[in-house]
Amino acid sequence: MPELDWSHYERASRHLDNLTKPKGSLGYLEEIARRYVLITEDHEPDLPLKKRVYVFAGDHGVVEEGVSTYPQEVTRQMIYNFLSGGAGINVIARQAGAEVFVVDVGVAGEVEAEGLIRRKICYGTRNLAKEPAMSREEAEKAIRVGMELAEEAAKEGVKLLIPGDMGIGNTTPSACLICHFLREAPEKIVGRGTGVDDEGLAHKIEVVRQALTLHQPKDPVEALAAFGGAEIGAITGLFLGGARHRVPVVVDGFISLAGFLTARALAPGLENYIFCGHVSAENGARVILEKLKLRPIVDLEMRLGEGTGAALASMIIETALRIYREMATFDGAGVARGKEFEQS
Ligand SMILES: Cc1cc2ncn([C@H]3O[C@H](COP(=O)(O)O)[C@@H](O)[C@H]3O)c2cc1C
Ligand SMILES: O=C(O)c1cccnc1
Repeated sequence: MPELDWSHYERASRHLDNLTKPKGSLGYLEEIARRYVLITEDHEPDLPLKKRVYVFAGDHGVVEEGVSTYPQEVTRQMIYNFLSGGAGINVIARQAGAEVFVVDVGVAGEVEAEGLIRRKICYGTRNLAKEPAMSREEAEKAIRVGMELAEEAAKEGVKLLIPGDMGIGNTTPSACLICHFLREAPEKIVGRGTGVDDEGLAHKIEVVRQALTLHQPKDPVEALAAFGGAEIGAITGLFLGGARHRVPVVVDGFISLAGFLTARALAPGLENYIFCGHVSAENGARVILEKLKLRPIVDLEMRLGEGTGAALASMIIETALRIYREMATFDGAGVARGKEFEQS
């Protein structure tokens, strides 16, 4: 990761204080603008921002344990839905003016569809309850897919990256990774995913508990390999690649958090290169954000994934930058400064 030069943050703060408003009165929007400038070192970002969503799709062997309420085919069916523009992420991305790219990193079986980016590293993972979901090599390849796409996006002028996920069963490996990296108990982290009932939730917690006992990964890549899956690995890589190229990545929900934690374990300090888009309603999400001291931009009880929460938050990030660029200064608009300027 390139080093952050905090003088850009301070310069951005001074600029924000000179805008025609009481100091700090735009609250967290001001921090978002400062953070964007710190990461990108761009004090005059072009608006609207070029924003891109990558929806990474993969399947999970652990579905044979009955951890999801939906059948595995839905992963593939949703790919067609993404490509024809009908999924939740397509609608929010249209509103946000973000492009949506769909990437097959690990869907079970071959998917033939126009517009689909084929970067397969496996055909579904193995069952994490019984064996490592992926080999170390597969895990590394998945990370590389995300890193390469982040680099490609940076070269094409993308200024904000949004990781999305599609993979029936993926809240289970996500919960495993989160418990592993944060040393939290499964009952605090495991949630209902697509909507398992009480009995299903108890079973899912048990599956995660057993997997955490079965696998004792020694490093972050081994953890990703043990629990899976391909789309989480690609999201991990997108965070790393975004940071490397100074393109902020917006954390989405529960699955995105698992990818973020994996990336952060590989690259300590990564939290300064990202935005936390929202807090998912999935059980453990709030616990994670509190532990990491990450403040979500929106909090709307969403629990869909696909990048939806992050895409929604991208509109607020963009608003913060428009304020930064377009609001008049006290001097420019001939507005008198208040007493608060005498004190500092
Ligand atoms: C129609 C549909 C669209 C989705 N879009 C995202 N997810 C989300 O739900 C799944 C994770 O939940 P679980 O672990 O319980 O299977 C993932 O595919 C995730 O992206 C969806 C799920 C469904 C059913
Ligand atoms: O928070 C998420 O991203 C999420 C939660 C439940 C199911 N799918 C996704």
